[in-house]
Amino acid sequence: MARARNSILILASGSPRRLALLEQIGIVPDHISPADIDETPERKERPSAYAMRLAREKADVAVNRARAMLNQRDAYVLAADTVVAVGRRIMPKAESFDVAQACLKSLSGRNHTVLTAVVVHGPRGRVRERLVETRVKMKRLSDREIADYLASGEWDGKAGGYAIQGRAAAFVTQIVGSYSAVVGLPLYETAQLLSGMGYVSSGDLMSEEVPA
Ligand SMILES: Cc1cn([C@H]2C[C@H](O)[C@@H](COP(=O)(O)OP(=O)(O)OP(=O)(O)O)O2)c(=O)[nH]c1=O
Repeated sequence: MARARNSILILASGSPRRLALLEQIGIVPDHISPADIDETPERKERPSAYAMRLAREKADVAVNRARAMLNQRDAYVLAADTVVAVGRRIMPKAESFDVAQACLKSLSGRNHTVLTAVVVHGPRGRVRERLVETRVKMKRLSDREIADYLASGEWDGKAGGYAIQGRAAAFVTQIVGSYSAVVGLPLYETAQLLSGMGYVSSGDLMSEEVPA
């Protein structure tokens, strides 16, 4: 029987979390190709449209880069974007102490939504997308809790100024949706998208090769 060849996967992300999440399900990208795009929301842009637009733009940058390399024309390209929103209000990605502080004050004692958009480009120009919405409830945070969290530095570069995979887990009273999507990549949906497009990871091939 002809053996399937493993596919080439390009992860269009510089996020160590996304790489670690993929590895958790046995997918190791062949190349990392982060896309530096303008992340300014458009006027009145809805959080879901914003997350999807940014994921598409990141994927497009990596696809164009891959096309320039002849041997990677048939590669799979995976990009994602995670946005925290309170109602229709897009919370910024915390790049400074002040922004992180403002985010935490806004999220304290309320429900918010985490939207993660995933875009996969496959061979022959095929594109598939998913938007995963997760509801997260945070307890009311005291000034002391906010100050201690800010001192930890874990907010740096995180949408909404917190990371559920770290100390902020102690603030989350409820989550409805996908935990991995909050961290940055919805694993169930990503696995479905990739396998539905015919992606075969080298890990799958290795398990096939185990002698009977
Ligand atoms: C809400 C939340 C976000 N995040 C992270 C996931 C994303 O890395 C980041 C949101 O920023 P993104 O713009 O989605 O991603 P990024 O800039 O880190 O990486 P790239 O664009 O290269 O793929 O916030 C957590 O790690 N934990 C959380 O609980």
